[in-house]
Amino acid sequence: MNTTEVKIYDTTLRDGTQGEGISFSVTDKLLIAERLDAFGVDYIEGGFPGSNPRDITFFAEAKKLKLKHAKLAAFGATRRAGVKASADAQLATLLDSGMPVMTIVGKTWDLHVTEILRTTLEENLAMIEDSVRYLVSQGREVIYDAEHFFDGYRSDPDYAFKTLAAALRGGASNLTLCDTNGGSLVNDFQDIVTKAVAEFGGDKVGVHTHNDSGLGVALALAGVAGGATLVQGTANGYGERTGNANLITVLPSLFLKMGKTAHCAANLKQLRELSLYFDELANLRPDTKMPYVGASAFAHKGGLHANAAQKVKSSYEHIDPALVGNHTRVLVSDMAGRSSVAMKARELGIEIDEKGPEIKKLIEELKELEFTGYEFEAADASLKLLISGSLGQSKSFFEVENYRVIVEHHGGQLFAEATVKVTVNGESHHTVAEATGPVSALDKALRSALSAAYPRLSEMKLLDYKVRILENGLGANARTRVLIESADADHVWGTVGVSDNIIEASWEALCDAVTYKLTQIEA
Ligand SMILES: CC(=O)SCCNC(=O)CCNC(=O)[C@H](O)C(C)(C)COP(=O)(O)OP(=O)(O)OC[C@H]1O[C@@H](n2cnc3c(N)ncnc32)[C@H](O)[C@@H]1OP(=O)(O)O
Ligand SMILES: CC(=O)C(=O)O
Repeated sequence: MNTTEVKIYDTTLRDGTQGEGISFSVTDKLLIAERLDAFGVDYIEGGFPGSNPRDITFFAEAKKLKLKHAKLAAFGATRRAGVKASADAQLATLLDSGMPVMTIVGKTWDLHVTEILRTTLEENLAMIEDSVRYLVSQGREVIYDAEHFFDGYRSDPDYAFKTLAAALRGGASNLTLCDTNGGSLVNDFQDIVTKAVAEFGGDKVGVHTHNDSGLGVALALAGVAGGATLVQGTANGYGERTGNANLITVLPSLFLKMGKTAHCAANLKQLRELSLYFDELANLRPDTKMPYVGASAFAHKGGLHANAAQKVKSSYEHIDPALVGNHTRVLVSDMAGRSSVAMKARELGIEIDEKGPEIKKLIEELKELEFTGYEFEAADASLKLLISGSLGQSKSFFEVENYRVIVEHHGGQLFAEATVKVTVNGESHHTVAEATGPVSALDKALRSALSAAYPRLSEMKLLDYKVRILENGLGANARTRVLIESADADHVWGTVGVSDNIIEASWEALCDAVTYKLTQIEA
């Protein structure tokens, strides 16, 4: 292994699932293992077979996976005190997993040895060495996770090193120093890693960090700067308490900024997609602010930023977003200037002269709308309609004559009935539709009224509906902003409506959603 190469050890399927709200089925775990392998991580820790039947089943199924590069690791602890390693039930379960790599956690911190395990310091060293030696004798690669290494080192550095030496004597391929409680600060952490590297060799030292001080990623990088050559972490930082080092942030920092490389470095462009895939399986909303890959990671809102980024991209972007599969976005708001509006228009497929009179009028209109409660950041489709309208390029697909919606509570059930009358090409269409909620009833009635003229509207559906009450304190008279997300097979688009009345705000966002789809059909 050359000095710039780092091994990437993913523990999403074990430590990641120790995070609150994270649970993967066996099928999810198998899909994730295959995806991580395709991405190119070196180790995939699949679970704790001594813990639960799900992980045992996972390993039974995982044996059938045809992984291209990654080694699957099963996780467990050192033998119990006073029990021979060969007679320890939990080590037997680990071996039964049939995995080529066994990662075992052992105690470093004297406090944990005497107060938690309630054994002697000598017996703990024997537990570590015996357990590693036994698993190695069974033909497995053993990675030793030194639990609470940093707290242990601060309490008794000699003893902390003795635990690592015991694992090494047993035959461990790697000594991973764990900041189990996540409380370390960067300089002290790096200093301790550097000492361990000097004692045991960088090729033997790894780091496993947690985010309890908001430094999970920083500590992992400090570990590598201190000479460690294996990094443990999880996708999107899932994990116990505040999570583990987020590999989605660690990897680009290592490869693009620290001159390190790893097998997966060639696939860095898949990073955003990988992060979204994990959130999808974990059933979590992607964090738009996630460094490198989040939707906001390269989103420019300030007009001055957009102006500069247009001239020299790197002036407000720390890397080229394409390197991690992300892209630049321009957000248009009341902080926009000519450059942001022109860039945004271009992104939406509309050319506008940055120095011309139209843009001035458009910016004034935008700022006035934002002042009255509109927000276009999540409503690109409404923004596109607004820009084309302002440039005199919009087309009227239908005119609304009237609409009405009633909500009735009847026999313990709620019904909504909407009536919509529209004119298309001079012809009036009048429809009625029912649904459980008023917005859904209006949506059905509107699309049904337009269906004869525009049958392809059946391709679209409403995905999400969000309401925000503006001007806090005004109670029922406050203005309401509605954001609607719609989709067809190829696109997702957002529209916005604002009114003193929630139904009118919803209707406005609905009409924009339908009009946008019609413009796409015509394009
Ligand atoms: C830092 C980490 O993330 S380590 C991984 C933590 N992950 C988990 O705990 C999730 C999976 N855990 C489990 O399913 C269960 O806790 C099990 C199956 C591992 C153990 O369950 P139980 O046998 O019922 O024990 P319980 O969880 O109450 O307590 C842990 C026992 O393991 C012992 N133990 C803890 N760490 C170690 C170790 N490194 N080596 C040996 N024994 C250990 C403790 O001393 C305690 O035994 P004791 O009460 O006799 O002293
Ligand atoms: C092993 C592990 O997960 C830890 O010490 O945090």
